[in-house]
Amino acid sequence: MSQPRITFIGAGNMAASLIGGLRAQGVPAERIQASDPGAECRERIAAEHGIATFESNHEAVSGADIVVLSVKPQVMKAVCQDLAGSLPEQALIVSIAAGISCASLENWLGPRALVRCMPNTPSLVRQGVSGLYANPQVSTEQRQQTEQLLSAVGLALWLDEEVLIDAVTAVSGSGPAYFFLMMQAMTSAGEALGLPRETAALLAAHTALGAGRMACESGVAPDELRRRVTSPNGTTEAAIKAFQAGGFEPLVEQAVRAAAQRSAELAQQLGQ
Ligand SMILES: NC(=O)C1=CN([C@@H]2O[C@H](COP(=O)(O)OP(=O)(O)OC[C@H]3O[C@@H](n4cnc5c(N)ncnc54)[C@H](O)[C@@H]3O)[C@@H](O)[C@H]2O)C=CC1
Ligand SMILES: O=C(O)[C@@H]1CCC=N1
Repeated sequence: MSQPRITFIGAGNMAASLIGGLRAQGVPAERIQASDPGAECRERIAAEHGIATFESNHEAVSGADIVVLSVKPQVMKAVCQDLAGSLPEQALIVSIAAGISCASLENWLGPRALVRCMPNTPSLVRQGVSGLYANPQVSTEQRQQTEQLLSAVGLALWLDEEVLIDAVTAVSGSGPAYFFLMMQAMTSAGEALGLPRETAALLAAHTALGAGRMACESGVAPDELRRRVTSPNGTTEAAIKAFQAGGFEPLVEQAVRAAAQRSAELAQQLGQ
């Protein structure tokens, strides 16, 4: 597969993590470029990754095989409408914006090959996971190229239906925040039991890291991993009973559904 030329429109956090991942995989700096109105942003990304940067989105997309739209959802319409006439005809468009549908992108850009994806912030440490949806115009080679792009920062999973992006957003897009909330709560609980706050925070974060690695690497299902920690009549059982008495599982479902609903609402609001 030939190495595509990739342009990032918007050089913020998510773009920086993807560019870092591509460079770490050995993608030459000459194949990557980025545009951003912020001079500081451009200087930082150019210095860190040795790539060319542009103030003008139009200049940045010239000759691109893949254009990654990595601006905030609220500015996506203006960015697309402004860029529509300058995009190379055969270029694949990859949008990482939350709540922006392929239909909206096609309204603003015209009919073309589009991949919509939802990564997450652990991409910053190459431990991300993303859901990807390709419209029918996307070729097999473009699918492989998109997979290479997203798998540079973690696991990339294809979806058959675009509507499932709302569910991905609710589970893994927003998901890091759920685990951070859990860590905060465990830290405060540990502190209430007498641990120094810093010690409690390290215990909570490293427990999350270890549990996550076991769930990803052991090939054993989480319910079995949980069973193995839970001695009959022991401490874990006491904690799990308290969680369940407080409605933990239905509460998690309610929270994840609220995020999915908000993702769908945003698509309605921002897609006009
Ligand atoms: N932060 C998160 O957890 C996740 C974010 N996303 C999506 O990623 C996208 C980017 O998010 P972040 O990197 O967190 O935001 P960010 O604010 O760090 O980056 C956006 C960049 O776009 C630039 N920008 C603004 N107007 C522009 C224009 N007209 N042309 C070119 N660049 C412009 C800004 O200067 C900024 O550097 C968003 O659409 C968001 O929905 C997706 C998954 C997770
Ligand atoms: O909270 C949000 O809307 C974005 C989408 C996924 C993570 N952050």
